[in-house]
Amino acid sequence: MIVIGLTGSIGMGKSTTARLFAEEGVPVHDADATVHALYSGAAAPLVEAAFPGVTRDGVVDRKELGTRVIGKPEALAKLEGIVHPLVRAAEAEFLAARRAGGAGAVVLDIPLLFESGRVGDVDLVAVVSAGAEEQRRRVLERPGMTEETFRAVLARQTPDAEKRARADVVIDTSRGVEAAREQVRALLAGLNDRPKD
Ligand SMILES: CC(C)(COP(=O)(O)OP(=O)(O)OC[C@H]1O[C@@H](n2cnc3c(N)ncnc32)[C@H](O)[C@@H]1O)[C@@H](O)C(=O)NCCC(=O)NCCS
Ligand SMILES: Nc1ncnc2c1ncn2[C@@H]1O[C@H](COP(=O)(O)OP(=O)(O)OP(=O)(O)O)[C@@H](O)[C@H]1O
Repeated sequence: MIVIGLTGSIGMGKSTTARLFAEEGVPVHDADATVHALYSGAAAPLVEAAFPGVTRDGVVDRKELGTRVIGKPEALAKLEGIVHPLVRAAEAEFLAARRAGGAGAVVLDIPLLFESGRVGDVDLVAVVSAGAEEQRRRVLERPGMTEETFRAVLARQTPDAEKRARADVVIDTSRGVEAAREQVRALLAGLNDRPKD
């Protein structure tokens, strides 16, 4: 089974590209979605203990949590210390199940693949990119997003140019969804030419 690590900086099109893999029949594990699920389950009491007042009815309020950690490296590191081990455990469970099910390839969608030193956990690194201008346009279009928050998130992420340089494959999402779909198909077709392990 080939484990594809899908990553990319904020707004570069990771979630959209993950959906394209899923549409080709490739099982996808989404770290962001896992985090979101954990915030209404196992992680909620731990996060509340570390950041009192961020849960409502036992569920983490992400907007409130964001105001406590974005742009505050120490607080964010504390949050990551709680969340990342739980995400890795969920990924391990997903991989074991898909291996047992005989999947040929799977995708781990990991926003912080480089930042959290996860490159060695995957067989192939796919980076989504769209260029800085398009990224800025997409991100600032989001409700509630400010220039300051965008900068703070970017400051915590490995630069796009470095991600592209370290990628096995770059998926360009600046030319529309169908163009990205073609790139995903080409990547998957290319896997058949790789030596099996
Ligand atoms: C700060 C939080 C509460 C903000 O939630 P919100 O719903 O507003 O944003 P969302 O989760 O969709 O994140 C948007 C984007 O921000 C970036 N981002 C999120 N967490 C981080 C981080 N720890 N470091 C750098 N960038 C990050 C990613 O590009 C992500 O896709 C949330 O991002 C969070 O809980 N982050 C800590 C957990 C984490 O590290 N998640 C990243 C993947 S495991
Ligand atoms: N191939 C594409 N063609 C055109 N638009 C795209 C493409 N991929 C993504 N987009 C658009 O870019 C925006 C961001 O995409 P998406 O949510 O997939 O990014 P992301 O990298 O997962 O973001 P984040 O890291 O912030 O969660 C969305 O508005 C989406 O519609």
